Amino acid sequence: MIRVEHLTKTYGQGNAAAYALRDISLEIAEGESVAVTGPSGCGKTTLLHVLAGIETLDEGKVWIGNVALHELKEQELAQLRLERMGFVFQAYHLVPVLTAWENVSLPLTARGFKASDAKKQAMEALHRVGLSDKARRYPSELSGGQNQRVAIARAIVGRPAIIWADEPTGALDSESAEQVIGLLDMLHKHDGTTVVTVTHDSSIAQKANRIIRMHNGRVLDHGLVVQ
Ligand SMILES: Nc1ncnc2c1ncn2[C@@H]1O[C@H](COP(=O)(O)OP(=O)(O)OP(=O)(O)O)[C@@H](O)[C@H]1O
Repeated sequence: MIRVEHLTKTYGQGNAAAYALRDISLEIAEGESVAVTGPSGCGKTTLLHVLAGIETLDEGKVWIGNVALHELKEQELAQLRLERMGFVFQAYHLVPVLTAWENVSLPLTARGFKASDAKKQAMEALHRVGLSDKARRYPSELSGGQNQRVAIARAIVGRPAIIWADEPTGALDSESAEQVIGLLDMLHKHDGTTVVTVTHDSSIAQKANRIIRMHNGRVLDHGLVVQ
């Protein structure tokens, strides 16, 4: 369960301070798939970053399960991200000098897994996204859609409880976007992973259990739960 109470976030200080998030309260159930939508600049990415502990909040409280995110130090946040969360961004963020296999292994080696175990699990994750045969390719040798599937493999290799996806299909053609949407949907339906996706893409939003609509730093609509 993700629980947010009266979350506020501003950028800048004094007269230059601008609200990115204003008094947001919401809940996301374990295993739920939620899409966050709204016009450009309304605070979607900021919300995702604060909930994932990438950015700090100014006021309010955020719990991930029974962990109070707002009380954690940077080091503890980093550990929480590594062990319980996976990330998929529009720009993939793969390491260019590492192969697909090595990129996917990274979250596990960072957690201290033996290299051989990390590589074995990375291979399984690549298999799940349909890229077993591309394991030794570098990002520059793969298409955008394939790179995004490598990024998804990296996000799921540590079996996270939550996947945060920020415009995961934003840079993809429609066929690759379909594959990525299908994979995120499978993680939610098959693995029971909580998936929170910031998106302008209505086909992603339609697949979610719930659509949270934002406007000007506020939640306009929490959406009806679709079973
Ligand atoms: N690092 C920053 N410094 C200052 N202002 C910022 C920063 N990041 C975001 N903002 C501002 O906060 C507000 C919310 O931005 P955010 O990126 O969360 O919106 P968004 O809904 O994700 O937009 P988009 O759909 O265009 O990605 C915007 O007004 C933006 O200009």
